[in-house]
Amino acid sequence: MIDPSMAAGTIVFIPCWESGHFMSMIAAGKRMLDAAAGALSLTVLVMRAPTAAKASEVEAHVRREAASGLDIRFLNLPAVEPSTGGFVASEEFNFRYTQRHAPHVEEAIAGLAPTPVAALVVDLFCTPLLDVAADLAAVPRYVYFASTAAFLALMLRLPAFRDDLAARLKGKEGTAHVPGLPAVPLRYMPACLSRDKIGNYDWFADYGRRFMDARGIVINSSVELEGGVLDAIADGRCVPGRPAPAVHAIGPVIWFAAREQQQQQTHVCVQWLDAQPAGSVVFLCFGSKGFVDTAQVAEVAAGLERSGHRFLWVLRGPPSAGSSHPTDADLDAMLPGGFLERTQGRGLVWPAWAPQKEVLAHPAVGGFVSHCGWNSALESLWFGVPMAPWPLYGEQHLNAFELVREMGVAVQLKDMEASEVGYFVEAAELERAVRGLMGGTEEGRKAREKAAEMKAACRKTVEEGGSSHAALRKLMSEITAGGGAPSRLAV
Ligand SMILES: O=c1ccn([C@@H]2O[C@H](COP(=O)(O)OP(=O)(O)O[C@H]3O[C@H](CO)[C@@H](O)[C@H](O)[C@H]3O)[C@@H](O)[C@H]2O)c(=O)[nH]1
Repeated sequence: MIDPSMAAGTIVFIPCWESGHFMSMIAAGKRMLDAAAGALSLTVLVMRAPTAAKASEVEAHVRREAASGLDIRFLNLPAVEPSTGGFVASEEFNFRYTQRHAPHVEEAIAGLAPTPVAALVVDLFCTPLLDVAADLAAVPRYVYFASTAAFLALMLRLPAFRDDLAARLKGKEGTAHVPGLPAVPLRYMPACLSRDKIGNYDWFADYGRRFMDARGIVINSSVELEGGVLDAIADGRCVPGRPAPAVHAIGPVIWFAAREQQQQQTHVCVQWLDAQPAGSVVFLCFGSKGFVDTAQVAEVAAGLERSGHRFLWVLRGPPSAGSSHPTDADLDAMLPGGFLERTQGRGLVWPAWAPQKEVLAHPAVGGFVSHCGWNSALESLWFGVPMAPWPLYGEQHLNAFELVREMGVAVQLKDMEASEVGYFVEAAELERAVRGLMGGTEEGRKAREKAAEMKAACRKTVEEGGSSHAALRKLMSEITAGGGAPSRLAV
């Protein structure tokens, strides 16, 4: 292990406290460290999450990483008060809460001396911290974007697009234009923009505006995954009249904690999979926050039972007070009577956090019903597993559109364009999708082929000679060259 103080400089990361963002950013940091080959270290400034549940999740991630022996220094920032008298899951809350960390970030950065800061990289939701440390004006600043290029294109375009999109989404009919994609039916627009929350547009538009202030945007995507959209961003089609932002597509980056991975090989879920035939199991998991209510659980149970397929279902309980994160499920209370007995031997319902990557890597898994968080989608493609998208919140509907319509690696779970009942999935819909996904339809077989192709492409792109590998090299030489053009911020 290299002593961080011996490296020529350090890259300072400021991740957001949401697991899907935090883990993705650390994975990107590891990749950057690797490419720097000892020339740079990584310092992660850890904000205390606004709720106890989220804070303990972040602590667990940090503990795992700190034990991994990599050249990463984690510095905990002092806690700040929630700005509006308590945690409120809103963009406004996130923005103001993050902004209150600015003095602590400046202190932490000053404390790094004499180690020079080579670059500052902030999560997409931490842009209020992009312009800290005025005395480090020459330090290049980057945004790390843990989601798709399509969502980035939309956010970049949002300032100009706001009223139009807001008006259309109220009607919910028709299509929207995301640069680089074919017309997107409005029902596939991100849920974070579609619930008549007009205030949300302004916050998202503001984030989009701030991205333009950074020297570049590092994104967890690749030319192979989203070439058309990346071209559209590079052509300046998102923010006409201004120089196009520099986008470094270095993905897929996937978070593997070395020690954790070894432990997970003996996890109950993995042991159960060991006893199942190759490609026979459908896996259902809904990310770090996904949770469905009892009525929906009953439909899923019935759909799985009727499909006749083997399944591994990660079922979580409702979030505890003050948290948006699910708790461990009480299976007897949540599942329909007799379900576990009737499906014994061909199904496993797991009530807690599961080792998702090890599950997706397992040869027994043949399909993934996913909420389409971008990390989950990338992990699925990394292991060549076709998907059936069940988007729940955030930008996941737009991700589902790309996975089904653009990449062809997923089968439609629900006809969202025709849906009038929100995203409630009936047993028959799940049964049909699972049968198709597991190879029972032409659509499912094609998705399987495409997922296998994408697996090869994802691996190739991060190797020597691949486009993501080249993008990472370019980014790192920009950072190590130092003293180059700073961000466009006038700090
Ligand atoms: O039981 C579980 C559940 C999740 N995971 C892991 O947790 C991560 C979840 O990430 P993701 O699939 O991206 O879902 P979210 O946690 O919901 O991620 C948030 O962040 C993503 C990246 O910006 C967005 O795409 C999502 O919409 C947003 O909800 C993945 O690495 C999973 O492997 C597990 O290991 N076990």
